[in-house]
Amino acid sequence: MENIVEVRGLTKQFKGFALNNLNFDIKKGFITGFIGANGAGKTTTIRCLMDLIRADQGEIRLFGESHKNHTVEIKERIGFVYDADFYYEELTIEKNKRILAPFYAKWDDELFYYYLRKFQLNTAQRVKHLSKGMRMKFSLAMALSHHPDFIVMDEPTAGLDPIVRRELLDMMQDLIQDEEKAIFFSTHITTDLEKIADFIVFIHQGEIIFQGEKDEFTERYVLVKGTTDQRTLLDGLPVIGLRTTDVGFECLADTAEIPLDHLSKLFIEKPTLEDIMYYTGRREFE
Ligand SMILES: Nc1ncnc2c1ncn2[C@@H]1O[C@H](COP(=O)(O)OP(=O)(O)OP(=O)(O)O)[C@@H](O)[C@H]1O
Repeated sequence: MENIVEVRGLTKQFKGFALNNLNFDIKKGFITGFIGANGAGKTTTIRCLMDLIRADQGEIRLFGESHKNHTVEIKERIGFVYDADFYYEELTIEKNKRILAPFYAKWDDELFYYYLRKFQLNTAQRVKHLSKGMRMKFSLAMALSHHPDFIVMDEPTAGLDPIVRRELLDMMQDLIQDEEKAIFFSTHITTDLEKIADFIVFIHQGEIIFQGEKDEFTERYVLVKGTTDQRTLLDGLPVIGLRTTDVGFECLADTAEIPLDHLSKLFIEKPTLEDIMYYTGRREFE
């Protein structure tokens, strides 16, 4: 499997927060979901990938090159779905396109108008009058119309109604069909990832906790439940996010740290992505 992106030792320090020595890859031909709680560092990481902010340390390679020497060529090959603030709010869709399209050598007007028709967007409409879903579609049309090899989206499905969201997910799957592109997107909507992601990168408090195949991720963890009397069976085990209920307890266990036979007397379930995020997030309260 070929890597479209390789991140090595990425470190970025802000007052009170740091991306700490991140290492991960994004594979060509696949959809990679980027998950983590609010403030975990997703947008900061994406901004480093896009060279919108400078990392303090580390190396980011896109298509085998670094921004330092090849930023123009790299950006030509990326379709970045910006949040709406990037566009000229007072101007129409058509005028925004006229200003931004010349930056891309492979800009394809025909494709742009195809997406506008598909998304039922009107070229004469001012960006400031677009609804949230329409903005996302406009941003997507702009990002896809220069034939990018790598598509990066920061929370593209947030705030979209279920129909538009489903359309967007279907589109992502269509785009990846030729196996030449890669998609990387952050989201809090873990069910979207359950539907379409092949790989997961999970960031927690500025550190990568997991990167790899989605199924490997969900299979690595188990949800553990037991009665109050059984609570002592957990003694000495590094379980995650232990939660006491009226009748017993629930927690998550990483089978890389706790072999399953240690939990054989307890009730075990397969967790969802959301379960893994929830219990991992509870770590701080323990
Ligand atoms: N320019 C900046 N200066 C100082 N701190 C910053 C800056 N940008 C981000 N941060 C801090 O970095 C941390 C991570 O923010 P980031 O936006 O990357 O998180 P996120 O995972 O995208 O969160 P969310 O899911 O809420 O969008 C936060 O504590 C934020 O306050």
